[in-house]
Amino acid sequence: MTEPLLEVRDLQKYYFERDTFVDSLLGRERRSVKAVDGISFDIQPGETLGLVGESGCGKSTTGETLLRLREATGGSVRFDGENVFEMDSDELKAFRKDAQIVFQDPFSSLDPRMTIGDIIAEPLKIHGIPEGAGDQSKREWRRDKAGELLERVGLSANQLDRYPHEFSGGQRQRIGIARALALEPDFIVLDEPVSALDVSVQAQVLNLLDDLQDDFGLTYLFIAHDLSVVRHICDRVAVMYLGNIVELGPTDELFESPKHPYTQALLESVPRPSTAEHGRRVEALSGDVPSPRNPPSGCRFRTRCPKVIPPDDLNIDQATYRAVMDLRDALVVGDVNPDHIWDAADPERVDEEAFIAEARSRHVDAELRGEVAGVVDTALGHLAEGDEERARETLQRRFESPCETRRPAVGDAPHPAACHLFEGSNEVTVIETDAGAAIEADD
Ligand SMILES: Nc1ncnc2c1ncn2[C@@H]1O[C@H](COP(=O)(O)OP(=O)(O)OP(=O)(O)O)[C@@H](O)[C@H]1O
Repeated sequence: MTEPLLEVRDLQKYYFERDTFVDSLLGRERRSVKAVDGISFDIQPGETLGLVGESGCGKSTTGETLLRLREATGGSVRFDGENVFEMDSDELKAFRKDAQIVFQDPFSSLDPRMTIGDIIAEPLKIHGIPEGAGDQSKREWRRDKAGELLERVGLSANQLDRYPHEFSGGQRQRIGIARALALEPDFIVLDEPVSALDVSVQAQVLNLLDDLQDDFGLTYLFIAHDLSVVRHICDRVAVMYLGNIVELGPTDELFESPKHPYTQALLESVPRPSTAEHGRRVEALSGDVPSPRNPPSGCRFRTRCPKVIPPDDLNIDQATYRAVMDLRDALVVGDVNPDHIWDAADPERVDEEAFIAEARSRHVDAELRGEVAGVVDTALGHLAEGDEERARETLQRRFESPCETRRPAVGDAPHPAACHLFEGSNEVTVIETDAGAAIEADD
């Protein structure tokens, strides 16, 4: 196997939010947004790696941080064997020639006051290309080069003196691509390059990117939120969820036999070709993506996972366990309001059984029986008494999942999935033990 062009190891990017006045008065710690939290992958020369996931999972941050457009808070990136984060200014300048980015929005990424010719030639000017020759001939050389690039992306060299607003969305994206090609890079981060375009135009731009890759021997990181877009252009796909990579594999394999419950859910939400389901988005997952300010312990997907693993010694079916975990999560994030439950159940606030029945009907989407019903009712009893902490602890003690105490990461198999369901294989490595998950106190 050839050496990877890009090697990303444990890349981490936290954004630190500015302290408010009250925060500094109270000496509170700065809050961080864990946008990218320890991801690793390689990209081989000439390969296209897709990076997909829902909005906010950290895709753009990954692309921008590995290009050093943002400063990483941890990890390393090697490009052609060189550590990008340790490059001095000359090395960084050379890297900035070799590695480019195309942004999603062709409407805001081009300076409206510049002509297309100047936009495409600008990177050449910044890098002092061509060397030697007088100013006049340099300008002419750059203009010729911009014209050639414009032709290469399917526009015409006699459009060089026009302005961005004179072009359609698809044409502007072609201009953005021409600009990225000006310095003859080896690697391009394509950050949702077709998401803002009409479906009919998307295919044309994707075909162009494919052709350019063949002609110039380019390597791509292709960022998208929609799996269907990456299917035809990517060799391998990495799926991201809340700052982590949850699965990484060859494109066809990932589409035909997705391993991670999150990938499976994402694939189910891709519109199907059959008439009945055409255009329908299957809502495969309950709940919203948690905040990267305070991500769940252990596996970050566990708060929405339809396959979250119950404790070994608990006899419970999967749907009921998910329903109980949803109640737990709702209690943790403060989504259960005892006052509202009392108001509906018994405004006098004495009938605890009525409270429990009302709480169950609002917050537990399953029929509960036996031990499970007993523990849930005990917890809801604590809630009725105003002791939310004890309610949470009661549920945690009996229902704690292995998914919440240890964090999985993709292993070194050819198609790894970061899921405890694959423990014992090289698909997954457990990278962290979250302390403090166990509860000491007796109920
Ligand atoms: N400058 C910033 N300061 C603070 N938080 C940020 C900043 N930029 C991004 N974030 C947060 O980091 C997380 C990851 O954002 P990012 O844009 O990388 O995700 P994404 O997957 O590319 O989403 P999208 O497709 O919506 O762009 C989000 O929660 C976002 O709100």
